[in-house]
Amino acid sequence: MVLLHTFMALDCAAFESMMVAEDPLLTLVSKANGKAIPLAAGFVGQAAAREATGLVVDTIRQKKLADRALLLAGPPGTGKTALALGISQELGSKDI
Ligand SMILES: Nc1ncnc2c1ncn2[C@@H]1O[C@H](COP(=O)(O)OP(=O)(O)OP(=O)(O)O)[C@@H](O)[C@H]1O
Repeated sequence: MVLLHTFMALDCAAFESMMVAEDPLLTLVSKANGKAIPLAAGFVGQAAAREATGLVVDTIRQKKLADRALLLAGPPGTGKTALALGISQELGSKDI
């Protein structure tokens, strides 16, 4: 099993202006360049974590991450569950 650690440092500046999403995360990164969109679907900051998550989604789509586990590690309330929901929505039920 391979564990990918995404360390999510609390981005205080982003949290000061945070808008909590009513719906789960819909957009992880820009489809054009793989960079995190500063504010997307109510998700703010955590650019490195979102970009890493986007790479994971691409790797899963390429069928290179089968039978592996992804570990999201970070302080409470920093968006681990939101990113997991985003991955789920990006991939849809066929790829999970
Ligand atoms: N960067 C962010 N931008 C906007 N909302 C965020 C962000 N990070 C977390 N949230 C919101 O904060 C709340 C808690 O986030 P979430 O449950 O994903 O955190 P978690 O890391 O899984 O927490 P825990 O470790 O306690 O389970 C959710 O409503 C989520 O949408």
